[in-house]
Formats: sequence, structure tokens, C-alpha cells
Amino acid sequence: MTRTALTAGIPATAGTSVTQALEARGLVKTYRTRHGPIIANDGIDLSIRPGQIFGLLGPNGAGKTTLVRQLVGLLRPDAGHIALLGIDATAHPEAVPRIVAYLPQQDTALADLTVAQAVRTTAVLRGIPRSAAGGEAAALLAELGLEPLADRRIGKLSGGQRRLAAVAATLAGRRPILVLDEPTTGLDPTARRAVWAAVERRRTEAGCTVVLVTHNVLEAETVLDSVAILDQGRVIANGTPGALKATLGDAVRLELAWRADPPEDDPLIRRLRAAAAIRGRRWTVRCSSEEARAALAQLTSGDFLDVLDDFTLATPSLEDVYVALGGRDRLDRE
Ligand SMILES: Nc1ncnc2c1ncn2[C@@H]1O[C@H](COP(=O)(O)OP(=O)(O)OP(=O)(O)O)[C@@H](O)[C@H]1O
Repeated sequence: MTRTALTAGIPATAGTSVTQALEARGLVKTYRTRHGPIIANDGIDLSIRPGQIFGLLGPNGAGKTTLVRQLVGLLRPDAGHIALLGIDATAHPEAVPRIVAYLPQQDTALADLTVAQAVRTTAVLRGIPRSAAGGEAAALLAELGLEPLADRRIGKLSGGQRRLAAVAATLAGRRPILVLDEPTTGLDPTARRAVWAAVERRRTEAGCTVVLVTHNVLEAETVLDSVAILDQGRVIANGTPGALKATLGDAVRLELAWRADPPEDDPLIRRLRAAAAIRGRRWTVRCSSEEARAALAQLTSGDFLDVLDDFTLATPSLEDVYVALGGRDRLDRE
């Protein structure tokens, strides 16, 4: 990726190659609170290549938003360095808005504008000539299925509609790096698909790099080239979804749904219960494929059919990687 005219005049970091769209080294961020310090980021290193869709995955409070707020220049790291397209963003925070478009988790800034005005105004603020901004806004609204809402005030829209309008505004003005904090939360399936298609198009047609914060592991697996899993302020795994899942060998996930309580004194049930993550009548057991097959053979042989409602056997997901690494079983699989 080449540096654009947007960043001309700002010195690149010494020795930092523009082969990375984004590099973070040793990022530390601590919040001082009345109850003591909270180390939200505890020495984070990341390298994201141009054109990658890179995911940050982790449970509530893992430090994802703190990290991205530093990456987009809204929060100053206590220690560490960030380079965006080879530019030292820690030393030159003023350059960041010209490189990055950021979709925060909550965005109320545009509430008084109509959807079309918000997208058009953002495009103009990002340097698109007024004569072209209307056309760009119209194209974005069409791309995201927002045309019927073009003249509605954002503050009066439903949560999902507002989120989609905020995505449209983020995409206006064509920044080379997009940082999206849970872009599809609250969106219906059609809108979700439109967002992912738009993100993918920015990558393939404009070479954009995308940093995506998400809780949704299923969605993440389908769109991400690479992922970092955060837990308690640290990166506990980093790689392609396939490579991370391959570290689990022949592990599988067995999901059992019980219609009624299974017999407690049965040795198989005792073993499964000890290994399971239990949510009401749903048990999730992570084990070898051989153990899962043996358990299923017994469970479906007759004795348990009165109490077993349903089962699924699945190959590992990113959530399984996360759990295997010691993370809590709290990611979203909806
Ligand atoms: N302004 C703040 N003041 C004090 N503590 C904060 C502040 N913002 C975040 N924290 C704390 O820092 C930690 C990391 O929070 P952060 O919002 O970065 O996590 P997250 O991974 O984005 O979580 P979520 O998935 O819930 O959005 C948490 O323990 C949180 O309570």
C-alpha cells in the first residue's frame, strides 16, 4: 500500500515498512478509578497487513474498545507505539482521522441529521468535493438498502436502522483503514449481509484494511482473514481462523439438549456433566472426536432417548479455541 496525499508531509516512523497497514507495539493502557487501577491493555502487539479483514475477538471487558480507541487516536497509550500506513500515529495523532474511519460502539453524534445529510456531511468533512458528495451518499444509501430512510432523522430511527446509518457514514469519504466496533450488532440478517458485502467490496475494490471488533464468532469466522483473541487485556492467540482451529487437533464440540434431567448416577452422565459447560438444559462438551462418538453411541442407544431432546456434533469454532486457551466461555454464538 502506498501512502496517500492525505498523509503527505507527515514523517513515517523510522524503520517502519508500509508493508503493514497497522502496527501496534507494547500498548499499555490503565484506567485510574476510585477502586484502583484497571489494566485494560497489558502489552498488546499487532501487525495487520494492507487489505486484511482483521478481527478482535474477546468477552466483555477484554480490552477491545480500549485498544481500538488508541488505534484511532481517541485515547493515548500509557506506553507503546502505533503506526498506521507507516506513519507514527502516537507522535502524530492529528494524521489519524485522515487515514482511519472509525465506527464506535455507540454513535450519537449524527442524531439531528437525516440519514442522507449525515452521510453527505461526513463525505464532505473527509475531503470529498461538495459536488461529488451527494452522489457518493446516494450510492452508499443504495448499497446498504437505506434509500427508504434517506430523509428520516437518525435520532428518530430504530436501533438497527441507526446502526446501519452509522455504518454508511463511516464508509463515506473512503478512508484506507476502517475500524468497526461491532458494526452488525442489532441488525437484521438482510442488513448484516449488506454490511459484510460493503466491507468486502471496500477491501477488494479499494484495498481497504478493516479492523473489526466483534463478539459474534460465527459471523467472524466467515469474514475474517486473521484474528486476535483478547482476554484480560492481552492477546492470547493470533492467526488465521483456520490455523487457530487447527491447534485443537481432533477436538469436537458435542451439544446436548435435555428434555428432562438425565440420570445422575449413570457413569457416562457423570463424566459428561463434569466436562460440560452447562446453560440450563443445554450442555456443551469439548472432547476428542472418539470420546464424542462413543458418548453419542450410548446416548442414542435407547436408555436416554426419553430425556435427550437433541444433540449436535460440531468441528471446532473460534470460540472453542478461545475456551481451550483458558478464556471464559462467554462469547456470543447467536
Ligand atoms: N473509561 C473507563 N474508566 C475506567 N475503566 C474503564 C473505562 N473504559 C473501560 N474500562 C474498563 O477497562 C476494561 C476493558 O474495557 P473495554 O471497554 O476496552 O472492553 P471491551 O473488550 O471493549 O468490552 P465489551 O465487549 O463489553 O465492549 C474493563 O474492565 C472496563 O471496565
